[in-house]
Amino acid sequence: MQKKIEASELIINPDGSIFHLHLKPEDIGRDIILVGDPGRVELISSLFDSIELRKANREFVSCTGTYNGKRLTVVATGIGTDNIDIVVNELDALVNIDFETRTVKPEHTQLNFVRIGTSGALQKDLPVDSWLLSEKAIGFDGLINFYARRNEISDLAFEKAFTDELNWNPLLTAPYVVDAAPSLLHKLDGGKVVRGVTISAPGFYGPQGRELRLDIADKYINAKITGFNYQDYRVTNYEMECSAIYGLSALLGHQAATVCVIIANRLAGTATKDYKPVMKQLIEHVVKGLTQ
Ligand SMILES: O=P(O)(O)O[C@H]1O[C@H](CO)[C@@H](O)[C@H]1O
Ligand SMILES: O=c1cc[nH]c(=O)[nH]1
Repeated sequence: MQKKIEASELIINPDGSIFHLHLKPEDIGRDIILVGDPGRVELISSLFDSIELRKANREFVSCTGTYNGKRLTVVATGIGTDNIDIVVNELDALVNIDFETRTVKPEHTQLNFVRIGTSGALQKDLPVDSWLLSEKAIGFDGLINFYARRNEISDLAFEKAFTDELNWNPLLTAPYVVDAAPSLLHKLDGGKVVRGVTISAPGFYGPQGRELRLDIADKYINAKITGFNYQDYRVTNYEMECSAIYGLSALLGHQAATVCVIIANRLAGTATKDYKPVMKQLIEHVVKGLTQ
């Protein structure tokens, strides 16, 4: 018999929606765009042919509608992999757990997650306003280490080469490395897209090697990351969510990819003047790719 998931483990609101997202099982499509910035939900949904619903609770703003006749859901995650733990687990629960019986459904439903974000480049040849599609994500955040089977979904050889090269500080959480879904990478290719390997950091400043008034523990960490090479892969950029989206999707049986606008080049010391027009072009590229 299927194990019943207790009320404390899966919190369902009085209206039948899930605890943080305030969405009900019937509210979401199978193709889901994740964005950090809640304001980006409006930008994406302004392209939809029709809007079915809008919901908002805390930073978790969402919208379901159609584009090119296909149902799409957009969810704002806010910043950080801790929020991704909430968003991906709750979206998975909406399709794979029966809210009446509180048991896992016998039939698994697969979701496609595409994150559209902003990011900082770690290579000279990736200028601001370019687009970066993450073939692999490296998690500096540690989230996936809390789950069983983490070694089954992490590229352990890459992980070892990376931690050896960086002389990994044992005070930091162990990094994990997860691939994007090839089918989604294929759909998102084209236009200005460049492929790369993305680090998701548990902070914008110290964890990405930025020094304002505080010194960082390892002054050379970004130089070592930029110089790292493994089987023709180089590390291209920093952001703050991709690794957890890839890791949880791999563990839960979903597909995931991330594409970002580069808004800062850390080597050149440059930042975008206004990334909004480029973000709009990238959004159009993604919704077209997802609905073709
Ligand atoms: O623009 P979003 O999607 O929020 O992505 C990036 O921007 C935020 C930091 O400024 C982090 O969430 C980072 O991942
Ligand atoms: O440098 C950057 C730019 C955007 N988002 C990040 O997390 N880092």
